[in-house]
Order: sequence, then C-alpha cells, then structure tokens
Amino acid sequence: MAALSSPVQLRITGLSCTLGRNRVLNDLTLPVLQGGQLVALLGRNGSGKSTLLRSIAGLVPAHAQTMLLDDQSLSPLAPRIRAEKVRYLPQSLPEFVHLTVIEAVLVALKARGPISTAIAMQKVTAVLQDLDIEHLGACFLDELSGGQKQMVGLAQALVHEPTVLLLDEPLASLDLNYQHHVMQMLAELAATRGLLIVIVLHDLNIALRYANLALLLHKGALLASGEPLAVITPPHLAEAFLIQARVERCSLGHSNVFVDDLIQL
Ligand SMILES: Nc1ncnc2c1ncn2[C@@H]1O[C@H](COP(=O)(O)OP(=O)(O)OP(=O)(O)O)[C@@H](O)[C@H]1O
Repeated sequence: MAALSSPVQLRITGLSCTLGRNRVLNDLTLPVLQGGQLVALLGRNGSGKSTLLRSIAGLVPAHAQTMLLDDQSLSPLAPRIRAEKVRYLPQSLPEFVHLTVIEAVLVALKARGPISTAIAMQKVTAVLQDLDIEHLGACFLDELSGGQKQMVGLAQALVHEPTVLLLDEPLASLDLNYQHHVMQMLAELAATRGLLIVIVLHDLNIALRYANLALLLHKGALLASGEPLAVITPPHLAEAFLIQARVERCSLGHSNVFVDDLIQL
C-alpha cells in the first residue's frame, strides 16, 4: 500500500444512536479525524465507545448529520463497500473455525475480491511479519490462546488495507510485550501509510505514550478531545472516571497517570 498524497478525512457531526431504550450517543460531533492519526477513544465502561465505532462502521442503526470520508457519505454505501474502507475489529471475536492462521488471514483477504494466490500469500506473510506472529502461521486457530487469537483478528483486519481501522480494545488479552509491539506497529502504519486508526483503550498510559489524538467519551457525549496530554488531565479524569489522579513524567520523559483515590459522590 503506497503512502497517501493527501490524508483522508473523516467528518462526523450530529451523531446519535439509540439502542433499545438507551440513547447511547447523543448528538455527538467529533473533531475532523485524519489519515496518519492514531486516535485513542477513551471513556468508562458503557460510555458509548463501541457504539461509536460500530456507528462509523455501519453496524448499528445510527443517525448523523454528517458522516463523510473525504467527500463521500458513508451512510448510503453498501455494507461490503463500506467495510472495505472502514474496517471494524470487535471486542470479542467470533468463534474461529478449524483453520490455520495463514488460511484464516487468506480467507479474510479473499473475501475482498479475486486475487492471485501468489500475491495473496505475499500480503498474508507481510502482515504476519508486521505483527510478529509469523511463527503461528501453521497453528490452528482453535488451539491458540486468547491473545494470540486477538492478534490473528488484527491480521485479518489489516490485510484488507482499509482507509480507516476501528479497533475495539485490541490490547485487552495481550501481554505487555505484545501491547507495546502492537501499538508501535499501529503508530508506524498510521504514520507511513496514511491510515486513520481509532482504537479503544482503557490503559491511559498507553494512550499517552502512542496516540496523537484522544477522544474522551462520557455518557454518550464528547467530554474532551485533543492531544492526549490535554485530554487526560486530573479534572477530566475526575469527571469521566471518578478518580483523583495525577499525570506525571517519569525519568525517561513518558507521562503516566497515577491514581490516588476514588471520588465518592
Ligand atoms: N443492543 C443494545 N441494546 C440496548 N442498550 C445497549 C445495547 N448495546 C449497548 N447498549 C448500551 O449502550 C451503552 C454504551 O455501550 P457501549 O458498548 O457502546 O459502551 P463502551 O463504552 O464500549 O463500554 P465498554 O468499555 O464496557 O466496552 C451502555 O449503557 C449499554 O448498556
């Protein structure tokens, strides 16, 4: 995939989504998101993060005044076309069938349309290398650990070479080494290939370290957005997470959140 000449832009205004009796997203307007950005989507459990990603991917009934990828409205696109541009990796992956890792990523790639087996294999090998899971290629999916399966899900999403990649807590089952490996790889993919990546994170220190934009959701609305250090602040953490916290730099210059106490209402 070649670097894009001008970064893609995703514009979302007036986004609302009601699921059952719950008004989950309430007239949400986001800053313009751009290709090349690694965007951390933050907020408490139930604040609407997954619903926001699923709304962008067209997987829940949502209504937006504007949902434009460059000048193309996403809403009228057929699901298959939309999924080629905007790829959503869910929090819990579907049960895998009895395929090897290579076969599973190959099947995901071939679902996109006809492709020669030689080129498909090149792409699959490259994505497994990028994720550092080449050694799992011949393993069967149903014999992998939870974290290994999560890495395969990520490989299936990446092999599509989407314009926008929406990742719902992809680090949840990963060990510390893979968490940082994946974040480094995503930061590099965004920077070098102009990919727009929106990633749900519960680890605020990871967000501070790798994201170049943060969106903080609270009760279905946007509480703050901007550079992670401007979003992950003691007042915002108090309001959104009900914690009394400090953000301090370590001796290596990395900013970290320290939680001092819970705020009792
Ligand atoms: N299908 C549904 N029907 C009704 N309400 C729903 C449905 N799916 C989600 N909700 C509600 O929408 C709200 C937001 O859910 P969502 O999954 O988007 O939150 P989240 O921020 O991703 O949470 P978490 O961090 O726990 O994954 C919650 O209150 C949830 O109960």
